[in-house]
Amino acid sequence: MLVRHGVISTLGQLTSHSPSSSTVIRRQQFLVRTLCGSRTYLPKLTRAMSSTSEADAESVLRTVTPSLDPKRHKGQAGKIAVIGGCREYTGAPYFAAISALKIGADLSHVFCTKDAAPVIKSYSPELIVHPVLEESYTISQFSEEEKRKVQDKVIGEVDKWMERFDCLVIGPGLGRDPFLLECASKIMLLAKKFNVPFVVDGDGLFLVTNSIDLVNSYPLAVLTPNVNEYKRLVQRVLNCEVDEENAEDQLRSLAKQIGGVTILRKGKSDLISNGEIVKSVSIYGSPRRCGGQGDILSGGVAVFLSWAQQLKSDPESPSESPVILGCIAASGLLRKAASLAFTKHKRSTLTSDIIECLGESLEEICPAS
Ligand SMILES: NC(=O)C1=CN([C@@H]2O[C@H](COP(=O)(O)OP(=O)(O)OC[C@H]3O[C@@H](n4cnc5c(N)ncnc54)[C@H](O)[C@@H]3O)[C@@H](O)[C@H]2O)[C@@H](O)CC1
Ligand SMILES: Nc1ncnc2c1ncn2[C@@H]1O[C@H](COP(=O)(O)OP(=O)(O)OP(=O)(O)O)[C@@H](O)[C@H]1O
Ligand SMILES: [Mg+2]
Repeated sequence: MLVRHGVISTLGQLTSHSPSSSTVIRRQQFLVRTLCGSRTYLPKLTRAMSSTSEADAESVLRTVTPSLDPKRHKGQAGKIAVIGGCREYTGAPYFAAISALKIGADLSHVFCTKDAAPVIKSYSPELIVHPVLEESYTISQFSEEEKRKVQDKVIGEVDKWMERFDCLVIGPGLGRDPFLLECASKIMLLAKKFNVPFVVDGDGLFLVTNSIDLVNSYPLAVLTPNVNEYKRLVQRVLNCEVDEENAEDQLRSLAKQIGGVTILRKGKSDLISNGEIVKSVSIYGSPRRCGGQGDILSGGVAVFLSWAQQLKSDPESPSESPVILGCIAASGLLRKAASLAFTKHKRSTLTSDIIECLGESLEEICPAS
């Protein structure tokens, strides 16, 4: 039994199977639950979420965050992988991966280019960094056949690990190199094959906007567009401009049009929809718009989504899909941490300051003991 904040979870079957069989069962159950919703509900939470489109993010955070049970082993609180990091960007994948750890995941991997890897490793020894991705300039002399072999090698390196991950974050600091993006699209196909959820952010959204089939109808995909990324998605998929007057309806239509993927539209209020419901998270927040806050959010969604899927075996689990719960929790926590960092640092608040406030913010909402 796993005692949660306000929720008792039965995780017996997870520990009684071998890791691989339990992983397979967990993923299948998660997929079913995400597709169908749960039959039961947690009255307080459901009331909080259905009475208004503003989600009770603190209540969701308390529900999905697991307690620190001494019986649990390394890995059970989440294994996250970030696909991103190239010659240009090393900050974004670092922010996403370290945020996952600071929130409470056990392991955080980064799959990046060979150039980016030593830089990202030097930021933190906590991250497991795989220098496996290639950019076009490193293979410009290669024939088409040789390029295909390089691509197969890249995918093979990710494939070895895929089954172990609870969630991927694809795109922070990935860049827009065509060869890199092609590899990222193959990684998405691989994740779908293993029913591994993934969050698409940053340049991953650039890729998906131009190849919507990569995520279409995959219920375990979360898109986290910022203002520019959302505009491009709306133009490409709905063939119109962003309509602020009918923001919720338009978001619902967009998510529906992409086959029920979940979209977290970032902004003054974060809006979340899977094509059926729309929830907003408006609590806390900060007036500072320093780059990197979206990266924290993407790492956070990956962790909370992984935790929310563990609620599935709980007969009292919330009726909302784990994907929606993960988005609400991550948004609420990021906004609280940003607000706390701003009270301390004012105009000089940076993304690193917000990351430092993640633990304190979560602690205030659901204390570790
Ligand atoms: N410290 C870091 O390493 C950070 C890296 N970041 C990464 O930076 C990358 C870009 O993210 P942004 O949030 O800036 O993306 P945006 O799409 O919001 O903006 C990128 C900029 O490029 C322009 N642009 C738009 N379409 C373009 C196109 N087709 N080709 C080239 N440029 C275009 C936009 O006008 C904008 O000025 C992502 O990989 C993101 O993850 C950000 O997360 C911020 C922090
Ligand atoms: N106008 C705003 N007012 C208040 N909060 C905002 C506003 N815009 C964004 N946010 C908050 O900042 C978070 C990150 O959103 P942002 O638009 O900065 O993402 P991003 O551009 O992808 O960031 P990054 O620089 O990491 O790529 C959102 O989840 C939201 O909570
Ligand atoms: Mg971003």
